[in-house]
Amino acid sequence: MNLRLNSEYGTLRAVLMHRPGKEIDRLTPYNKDFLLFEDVPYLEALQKEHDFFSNLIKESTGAHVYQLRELLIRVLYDRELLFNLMSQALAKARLTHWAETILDRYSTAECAGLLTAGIKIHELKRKIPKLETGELMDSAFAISPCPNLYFQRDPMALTPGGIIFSSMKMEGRQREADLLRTIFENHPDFKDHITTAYSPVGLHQPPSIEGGDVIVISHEAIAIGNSERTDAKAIYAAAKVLIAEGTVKRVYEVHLPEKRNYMHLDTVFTILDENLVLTYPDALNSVLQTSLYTFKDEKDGKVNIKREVLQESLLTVLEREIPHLEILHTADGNPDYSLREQWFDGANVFAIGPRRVISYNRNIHTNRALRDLGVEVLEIPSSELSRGLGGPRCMTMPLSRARV
Ligand SMILES: NC(=[NH2+])NCCC[C@H](N)C(=O)O
Repeated sequence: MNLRLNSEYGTLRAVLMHRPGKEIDRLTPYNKDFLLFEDVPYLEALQKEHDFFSNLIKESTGAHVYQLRELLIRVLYDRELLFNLMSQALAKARLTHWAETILDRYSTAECAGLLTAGIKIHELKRKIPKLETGELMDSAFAISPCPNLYFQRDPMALTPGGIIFSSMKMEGRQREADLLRTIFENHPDFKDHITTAYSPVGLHQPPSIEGGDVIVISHEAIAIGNSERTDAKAIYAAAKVLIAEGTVKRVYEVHLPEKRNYMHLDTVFTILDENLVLTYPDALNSVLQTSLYTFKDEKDGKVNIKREVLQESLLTVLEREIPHLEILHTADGNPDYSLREQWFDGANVFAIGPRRVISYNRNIHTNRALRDLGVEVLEIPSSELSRGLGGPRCMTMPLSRARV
């Protein structure tokens, strides 16, 4: 498997997902905003919806669906990796000195659970009664939970030039990126097949970049949202390494308004075929400004890139990049319905092949407009999944697609 992707819609062959688990039950009305949820989901129903989604992917494409938990347990058998991740996870609560004791008392699979669902002081004390907890409150987290882990799109991004490992803006999500990087750099199925295009490792206070902001436009062009979650500095750094690598020739920086329902570029548009884009009405025309990074020169073995601020809308840019571009607006452009459906990620469908998409069932007007255009729409239930404010594209990390 060559871990590069040259389209958003080539027939899916392998994808990574995470079946939500106990980390969801950690959400309360008090911590949900900090943990980036709109509400407190009902785990059992959420899992059923997620299972429906992953089964539908398997049945409709025959693609291999990797489960994060299984990959994680496999790499955690390496005690050093486990120790490092556990120490990092305990660092926020200043409890890194507990890492060794925890590794001695919990199995590898249990440790994977701790790293994803977090653990509270009183839960640790039940298992390790001798733990010196001093003044710590029983109800405090020794390790915080990762409820956004089922949004597998964000902790990294595959591009035609290799992988961008994310550095997450929100503190509550950084461990997700650490887990994914550890898996892809160490799991026997992947470690020899990755080209790292951009990695924040070793950088002091790295600028943030999240996978939901990265969209492959063509074999040689990608767009990255300059958004609530992704900083200009990270886009510049990623553009530089990608352009130096040579496959990607153009990196578009797309400025998004810092609003919750525009949090990533993929909340605004997705690409469904070689010439079909689904977007929130007018977003491509009015809201977005773009800059373009390209190769400038090479001096002393170092590639320099140049940045131009484009005087044209993203629509014009896409029209140039995608011949015969067809644009479909969510809810067919109806202002009230598209506003409602944008809130539930109407533009964020997951393409499993050219003009074949998986979409939330609740976005009825968008689904109808897609079908009217001849797109095959497979629907998934969404009452609980949507409470995390992410859609089908956000929940998937495609690892292999047929080349287009
Ligand atoms: N690629 C995306 N649009 N991801 C959506 C992520 C939603 C998640 N609750 C967050 O706020 O971070």
